Amino acid sequence: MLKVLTSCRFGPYFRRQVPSGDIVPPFLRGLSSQRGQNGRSKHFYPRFFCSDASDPVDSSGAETARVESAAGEEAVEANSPSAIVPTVFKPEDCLTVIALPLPHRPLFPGFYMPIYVKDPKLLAALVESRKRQAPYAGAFLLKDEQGTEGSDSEKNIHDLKGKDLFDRLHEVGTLAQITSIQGDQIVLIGHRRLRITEMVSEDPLTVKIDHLKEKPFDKDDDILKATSFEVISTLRDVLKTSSLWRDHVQTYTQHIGEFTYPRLADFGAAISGANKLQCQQVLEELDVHKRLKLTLELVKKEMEISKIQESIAKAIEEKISGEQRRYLLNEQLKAIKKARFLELGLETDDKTALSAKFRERLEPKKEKIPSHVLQVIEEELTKLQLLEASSSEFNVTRNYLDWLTALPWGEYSDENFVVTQAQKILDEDHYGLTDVKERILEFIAVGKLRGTSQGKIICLSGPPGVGKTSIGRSIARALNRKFYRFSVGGLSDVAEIKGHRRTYIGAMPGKMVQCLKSVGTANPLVLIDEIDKLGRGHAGDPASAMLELLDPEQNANFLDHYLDVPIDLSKVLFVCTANVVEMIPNPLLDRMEVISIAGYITDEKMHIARDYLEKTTREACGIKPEQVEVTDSALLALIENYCREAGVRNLQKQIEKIYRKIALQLVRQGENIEPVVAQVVQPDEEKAESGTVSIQTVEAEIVTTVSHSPDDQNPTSFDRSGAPEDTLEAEKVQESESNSTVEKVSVDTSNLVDYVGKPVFHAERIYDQTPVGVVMGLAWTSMGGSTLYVETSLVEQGEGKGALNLTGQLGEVMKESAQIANTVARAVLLEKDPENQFFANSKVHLHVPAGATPKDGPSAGCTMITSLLSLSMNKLVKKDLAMTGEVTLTRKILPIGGVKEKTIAARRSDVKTIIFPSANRRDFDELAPNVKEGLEVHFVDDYSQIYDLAFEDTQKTQ
Ligand SMILES: Nc1ncnc2c1ncn2[C@@H]1O[C@H](COP(=O)(O)OP(=O)(O)OP(=O)(O)O)[C@@H](O)[C@H]1O
Repeated sequence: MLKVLTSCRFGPYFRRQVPSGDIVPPFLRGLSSQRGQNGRSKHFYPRFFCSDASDPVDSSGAETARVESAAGEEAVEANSPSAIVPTVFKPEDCLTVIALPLPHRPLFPGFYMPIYVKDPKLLAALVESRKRQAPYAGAFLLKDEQGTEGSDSEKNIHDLKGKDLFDRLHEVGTLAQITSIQGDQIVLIGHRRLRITEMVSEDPLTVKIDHLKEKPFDKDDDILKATSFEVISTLRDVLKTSSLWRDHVQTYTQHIGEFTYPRLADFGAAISGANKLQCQQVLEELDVHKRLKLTLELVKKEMEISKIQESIAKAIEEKISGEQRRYLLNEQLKAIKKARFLELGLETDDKTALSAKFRERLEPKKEKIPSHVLQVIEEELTKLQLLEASSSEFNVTRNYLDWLTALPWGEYSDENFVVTQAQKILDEDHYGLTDVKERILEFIAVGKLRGTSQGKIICLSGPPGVGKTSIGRSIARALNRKFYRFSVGGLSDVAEIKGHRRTYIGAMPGKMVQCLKSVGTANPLVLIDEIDKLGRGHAGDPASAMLELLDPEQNANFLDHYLDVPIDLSKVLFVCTANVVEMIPNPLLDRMEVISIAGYITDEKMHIARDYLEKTTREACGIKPEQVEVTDSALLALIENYCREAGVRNLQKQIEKIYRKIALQLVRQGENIEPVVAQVVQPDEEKAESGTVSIQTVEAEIVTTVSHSPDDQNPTSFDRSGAPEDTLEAEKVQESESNSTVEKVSVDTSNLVDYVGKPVFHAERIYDQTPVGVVMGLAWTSMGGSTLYVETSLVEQGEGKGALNLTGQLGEVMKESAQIANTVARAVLLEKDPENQFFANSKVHLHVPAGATPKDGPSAGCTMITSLLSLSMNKLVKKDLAMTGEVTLTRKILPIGGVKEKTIAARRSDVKTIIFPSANRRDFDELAPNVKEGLEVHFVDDYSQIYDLAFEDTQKTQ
């Protein structure tokens, strides 16, 4: 028999023909076919197991029902439809049944339910009833005990008997067919609704029952239809999400009987997760519409739950998949990194390896590291373990640890306290510089007596190229300290000295920490170059930061911003260099021991050039001493005409120039001889054939050269007699080649121009004998001392035309000085020659060459007065005289600076007589004898003394 479902609600689903007795609701069909038939295990009973048993009362209203029985078999496979044998029975036959208590849920018609029966009497009665072919019982839900909702244990239920059990049973239950009994497990199939009317016997509990029928309903009622469709639709929705339901439905669709509204209501309620009382309510409801409504409520609720379940599942799935993805990516990254590291020949970079590396680095110096630093390191190591390796914080911590562990905590180089050895090293590197050397030797001596050396600040001041930087390096060598140099010229960022805070990206520690890391000892010699050119600073004051760094009182606990732990710099020897001491900030200067290096006189330069510069340059160019000769006269000419500045850097450059040219010359000579040498090694026969007088001459020359070779005197050369002939020949070629370059190159005054070009430096001395109105003064510059002329000339004369013009880029002080000189000169002239009205009637021009060089300072005062007087009196000043000194309006001579530089400059210009202020006598006396040599020096207090010295024995010019 085929039935056709006639509803358009689900479109194509409702026109499908399905076998009678197995009507599958359209919403379930797809699922059934998808799931297939195979998943069922023989002995598996789900809690609710749908049967295809239909209630004939519901479907046809007849008094007979189509039920299945096990036909006397002991154990019938409940899930095997073929095992069920239909039997026809009258309901009246079943008016008294054994009451079975159901603890958890009521049994709905059409559903299987396995239960356990522990009571042997009850079990025996059930087995007996099956044998009598009336395998039916009444299944009734057990009421909760008052106040103990849902807390009945299985044991309590089995203990219930007789009247007690009767009182606890819900009135409405289900007529249940016993399909199988296996041990104490009984499988029931629900059929129709029952109501208990009275108790018949107590043990086992047997009750009288009424069979219940649904109230009559109109199948075509729209509301009923709508409600049932809504139930179906909701079920469909739930089925989409809940896999639990799908299992129920799958089983149900295989055994489902005739589809009716009451069955739909029962199905929905049975498979919903509603609690037992709600299910019991559905069971008790005989009005089909009301029952459907109740079911709809339950399935709607179920749908809500299933939605929540879905979202929970989704969220958890996302979380898990996110975590898994991250885990996988991390693993991949690690694997890639590992491969890369292996490729680079490095160990793994994981945190443990990193920590181990730091600890390994730390181990040898652990004892020497201050405890507070160790504590910080330990804290950072712990932090490193906790941080994510890809985080920026991790990198900051790693770099920080790298610096902390790399510093030479308590590591000192063994200092040299042997004075003679130190002196030897200092002399080896530099000529002269006695002051500096003495100071270093004193420092060593103190260190030796104290047992430890102290950190000190020495400041070497002087013009460029006098060896300030190179003596610093030499001091480090003499003291056996590591050397580190950093220039602070133009430094304006305090962070360069004190480091950046670690919070900044790319933060670095300051120069001092970098120094300690790079030298690897805590007592290096640090040369701070160009300290007089320290910048002004835009963020903080670099001079103050330098103060903290250099001050021996503070630097034992120097705090670098990056390192953030104090470091001890008290053992560091600081050597600063400056060109102009006056430019060093006062608080810094105050803490320094200034040693000035004034510059070199010609004689000193000769020594430096001959013994140091020439030697190092020759070695640098790969020239042997016997290959070159630079005569004394050439060197002197070089110094006098090319390198007249205070230092020797330019001299060094010129010497390098000479030696480079010599090297080229030697190589060219060697290359020119080469083809000739090739002819010499030709086989004898060839030589005999082509032998000419000229070739023989060359051969003879080469043989002569070779015989002069030191190798020939070497007795081991006899041992080589047995060597193969071609080897000897090759060696001969090599020897000949090298010896061919041994020709000596000589540089003297005649060919000096070929090497260094025309003299670039013209003599400072413009006049052999200064003319009237011209006087030589002495000046000091940051490049050393120099001579300068003060020239005065008459512009025009006429009564009342007295005036003074000034030129030569004079500064304010110098201009004032010229005004003073004018006044003093007038007064002196009035005194010496009252008749002379020169100043009153003459317009005078005063000029200080060279015009391109800015000049300032008061020390040319006396020179200006003398120049003006010379012009006014038309008298020459003494030959080879130079003077310096500030003059007051009352003609007093005040002291000046740079005595040594000025003296050296005067000597360079072949000055014979110098006039210095009396106050500078002490400075002059301190000069080395070789600097003072050959000079007639006068010290004066008053201008009248200069007048006498300058104009004595001089003639008026015509
Ligand atoms: N007394 C000396 N003996 C040997 N060599 C010297 C002497 N003085 C200077 N020199 C050489 O002169 C060159 C220049 O010296 P250095 O660079 O130290 O000058 P500096 O005073 O530091 O100049 P700056 O002020 O410009 O830095 C170096 O090669 C150095 O060896």
